[in-house]
Amino acid sequence: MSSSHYSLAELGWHPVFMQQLSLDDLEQGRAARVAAVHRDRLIVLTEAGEQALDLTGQWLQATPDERPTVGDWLWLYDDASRPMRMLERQSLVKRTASGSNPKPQLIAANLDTLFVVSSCNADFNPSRLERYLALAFSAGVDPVMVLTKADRCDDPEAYRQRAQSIRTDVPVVVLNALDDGIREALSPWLLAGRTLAFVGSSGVGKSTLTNTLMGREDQATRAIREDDAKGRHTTTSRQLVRLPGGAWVMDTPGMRELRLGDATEGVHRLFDDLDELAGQCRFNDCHHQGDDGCALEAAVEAGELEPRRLQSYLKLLRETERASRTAWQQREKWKSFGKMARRVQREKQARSGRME
Ligand SMILES: Nc1nc2c(ncn2[C@@H]2O[C@H](COP(=O)(O)OP(=O)(O)OP(=O)(O)O)[C@@H](O)[C@H]2O)c(=O)[nH]1
Ligand SMILES: [Zn+2]
Repeated sequence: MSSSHYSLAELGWHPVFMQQLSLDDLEQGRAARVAAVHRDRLIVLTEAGEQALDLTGQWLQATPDERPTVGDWLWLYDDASRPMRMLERQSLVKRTASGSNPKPQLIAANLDTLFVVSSCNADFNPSRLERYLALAFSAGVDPVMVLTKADRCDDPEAYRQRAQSIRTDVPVVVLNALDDGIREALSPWLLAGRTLAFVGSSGVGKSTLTNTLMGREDQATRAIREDDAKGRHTTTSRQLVRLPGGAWVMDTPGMRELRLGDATEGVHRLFDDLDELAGQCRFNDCHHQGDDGCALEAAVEAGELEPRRLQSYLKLLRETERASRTAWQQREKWKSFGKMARRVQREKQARSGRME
C-alpha cells in the first residue's frame, strides 16, 4: 500500500459534493475516493491515506448502478457500524448491457474530461469521433478531441479543421503523443485534482499519451496489461493513476471497449442544431428520408448541411434507440434476477438459522 497522503482537493473533491452532506455528516465522517474495485473489496483514498473496504450488507444487494465504481466518492462514518454512503455522481461512464449479459458495467465515475483520441491518418473518421462525443455528453463528461501522430502527417492542420467542424465548442488538440510537449498542450485539463480518461480505437496512442504524461517508457504499460489479462490482483495505480502534475488518469479495463450504448440524450445534444431544424419538418413523424417537406433534406439541398452529418445523425439515433430498448429489457431481466437472488439468500439464511 502506498503511504502517499493527499488533500481532498488533490483527490479531486468538488465543492458541489458538500451540498449532499449535513452538518452532522461533516462532524461524524470523512470522504473517501474509490481508486480500485476488486469484486466486493474497494481500495479507497482518503486524507489519511489508502485503505481497503469490504462491501457488506446493503451494498451486496444493490443493483450494479448503485454499487461504487472507480472514481466514486464515499462518506465513511467514524462509527463503523453506521453504513457508508455513496455521494451522487457528477458524471458516470458505463458500458451498457449487451447480448445475453444483463449486467450493465460501470466504468468510471466523477470524470472531468474525456479525451477522445483519433490520429491524423486512416483512423480519422468524423462519425467515429461523433460517436465518442455523444457518449461523453450522455455520461456528463466534457470531451476534448485529441488527434495524435501529427509528426507522421503532411497536413495536420487539415485534420484539425475537420475535427473542429464537428463541434466548434469542443476543443481539438493535434499532437505527437511521443513528444514531451503534450504536457503543455494538454495542461488546461491536467490541473491537480482533475480526473480524466482516454478513449478511442486500438492503436491511436492512448497508452503512449499516458506514458508520455507519466514520463515513463512504453514497456511499463505493456507489462501491466499482461498482468491484467492473467487476472492477477491489480493495484490502485492501475485504475486511477496520478500524473506528476496531480491530475488522475482513469485506466479501467472497460474504458478501452466502450460502445455507444443507449446514449440517445448525448446524440441529441451533439446534434442539437439538427434537432432544432427537424422541428421545422412538415410532419411530426418525418423520417428525414425522402419525406415531403423535410427541413433537414432541404438544408442538404441548399448546401447548408453536410450530407454526412445528416446520415450520421440518423444512424446514431437508430443505434441508440435500439440500444436503449435492449437496455430496458436487460434492466427488467436484471431486476427479476436480483429478486430471485435475494429470495435464495433469504432461504439460505432461514435454513442456516434453523441449523443453529
Ligand atoms: N509517431 C507517432 N507514433 C505514435 C503516436 N501515438 C502513438 N504512436 C505509436 O502508435 C502505436 C500504438 O500506440 P498505443 O499508445 O499503443 O495505442 P493505444 O491507443 O493505447 O492502443 P490499444 O492499447 O490497442 O488501445 C505505438 O507504436 C506508438 O508508439 C504519435 O503521436 N506519433
Ligand atoms: Zn424531416
